[in-house]
Amino acid sequence: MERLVKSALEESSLLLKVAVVVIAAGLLFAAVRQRLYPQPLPWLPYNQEAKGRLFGDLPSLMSWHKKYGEQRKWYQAQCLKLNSPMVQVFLHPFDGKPSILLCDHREIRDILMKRYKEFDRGNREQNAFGALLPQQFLSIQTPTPKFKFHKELMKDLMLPGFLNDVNAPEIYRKSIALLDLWKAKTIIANGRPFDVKWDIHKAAFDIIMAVSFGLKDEDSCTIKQLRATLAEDNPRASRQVDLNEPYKFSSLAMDPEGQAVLDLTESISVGFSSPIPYIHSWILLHMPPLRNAVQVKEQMTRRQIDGAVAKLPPTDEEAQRNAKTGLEYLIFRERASARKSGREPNYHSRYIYDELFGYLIGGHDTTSNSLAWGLMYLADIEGPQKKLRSKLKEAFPEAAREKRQLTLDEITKANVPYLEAVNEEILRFSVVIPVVSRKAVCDTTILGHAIPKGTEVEFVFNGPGFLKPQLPVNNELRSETSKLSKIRDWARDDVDQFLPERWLDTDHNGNEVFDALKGPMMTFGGGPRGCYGKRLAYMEMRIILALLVWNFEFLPMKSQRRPFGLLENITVEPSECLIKIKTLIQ
Ligand code: HEM
Repeated sequence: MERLVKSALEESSLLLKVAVVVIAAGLLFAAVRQRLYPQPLPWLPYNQEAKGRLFGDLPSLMSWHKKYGEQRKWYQAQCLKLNSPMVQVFLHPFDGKPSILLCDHREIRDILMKRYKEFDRGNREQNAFGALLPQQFLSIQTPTPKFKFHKELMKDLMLPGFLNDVNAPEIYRKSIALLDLWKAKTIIANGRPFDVKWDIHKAAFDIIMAVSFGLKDEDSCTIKQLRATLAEDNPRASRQVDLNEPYKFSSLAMDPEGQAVLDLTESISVGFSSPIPYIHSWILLHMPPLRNAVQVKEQMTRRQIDGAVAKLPPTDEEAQRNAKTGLEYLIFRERASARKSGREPNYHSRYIYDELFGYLIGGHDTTSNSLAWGLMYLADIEGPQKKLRSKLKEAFPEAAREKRQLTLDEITKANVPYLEAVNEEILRFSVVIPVVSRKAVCDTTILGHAIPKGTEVEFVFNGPGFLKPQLPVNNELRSETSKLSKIRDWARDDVDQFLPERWLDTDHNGNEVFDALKGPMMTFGGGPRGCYGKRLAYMEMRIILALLVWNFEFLPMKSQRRPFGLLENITVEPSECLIKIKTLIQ
């Protein structure tokens, strides 16, 4: 009997052990599954097929990329597909947490501008830029002393004094060089279109190099290109051949430093398309071609800094008064900050190198691609270009009568609401950075849904509400500040059309006025982490646009080949920018 009991006890304890192991394994499996597989938040729509996949929505995003050659329209397509202004997606392999996509313009604006204490800079940008620019303020969280320090370091570069006294004349001078280049090319092309994408890009690059470091004419890419185009024996195109056939001009190679900046700028694009952005970028930057580009960039920055330090006047007042370039301001701010905190200035610190490079990157790719898209809209969409030219003639009657070039003073002082409206509509329509992110820094809610701390929220600027009809939202679910918003929806029937008039109003004296708050447009993001360079971008686009439309007529290419293909790098850029030009002012 005793033996029987003993053996039963042994058996049951074995069973118990097996049971414990099975339960533990089951729990472990459930925990791993919970961690690795998508775990949707309740009540928020998601793609059902993503739930059972370790890779969540990634396969869908990848097949979209394969089909359309881009990823950034996929985000808005999910809100449309699930018919909801807010959905959840799973884009990080082996991470069960969702990212939220938000397509409602009112809520987006409210979160970026009013609820920024609940939502800080997200992983998307940090992952994309962090490997190349770990010490640029884009990669730094907002409520930190470090962020404040970086903003202080960079603050002079967007102040009206520097913008008006240094940036505007440089923008004007470099734009005149671009006009000269296109006038020369137009004579050679003799009525045929040519691709101006790289010309615009190089002009924007000249501008940002000039305002960052100062740029002599002989180092300007546009002037070098003009000289090369004139020196090359480019035969004048025959009028007998197809006038729609693009004339192919050769593009002068950039010097090694310029090329290094462009290569490194382009390398950031993997940070926006790779499922493992930071690691992917880091590996690329340590492979020979980009490793070399990093070295060239470091040497260039060192040389420029040494030059600026050598010229730095002894007193801060003098240094501030005499500063003529972005770098000179940065150096002066570093010395002032060091003096204040009783330390030695560190002109070769990582943060100065990274802020300078961030300024170079932010300052040319965005503006040049917005302009390239804008030129194609103006060429092909009947109406706005002609109307803008006639508004410019009304604003500058003397220059029109004398058939002469506009001066910088005329452009900067004039009040031409239609010019602002065209500029704004180009920015709304081209939206070269269509998705930006924030991360919830506490448990919170959006449109009545609980959003756990740490959740990544992607704000989508190229879909419903901005370029497509708004998706319905129950207003009761909005935050209190969002309920107070006065921004109205665009009309459903013309939201997808290029219509500068949408930005115009009439004041109480019956005058036409530009109103930037007429409707939703978030091309620069918003709030404390909105675009740092917005003022420079507006100034640059306005001056270039006025000069281009004054000097040239851009002829439509509707019936011809206009692929409207795009490339995704840091920004969404046209694959080419074919323009047929007629010169109006010699
Ligand atoms: C048409 C031109 C431009 C467009 C469309 C554009 C767009 C944007 C967008 C969408 C963001 C993210 C905003 C957010 O997260 O809320 C951003 C951030 C930024 N932009 Fe721009 N940008 C332009 C021009 C410039 C220029 C000219 C510069 C500098 C010279 C610049 C420097 C920056 C920097 C440093 C940030 C990061 C700000 C931060 O993290 O606090 N951008 N820009």
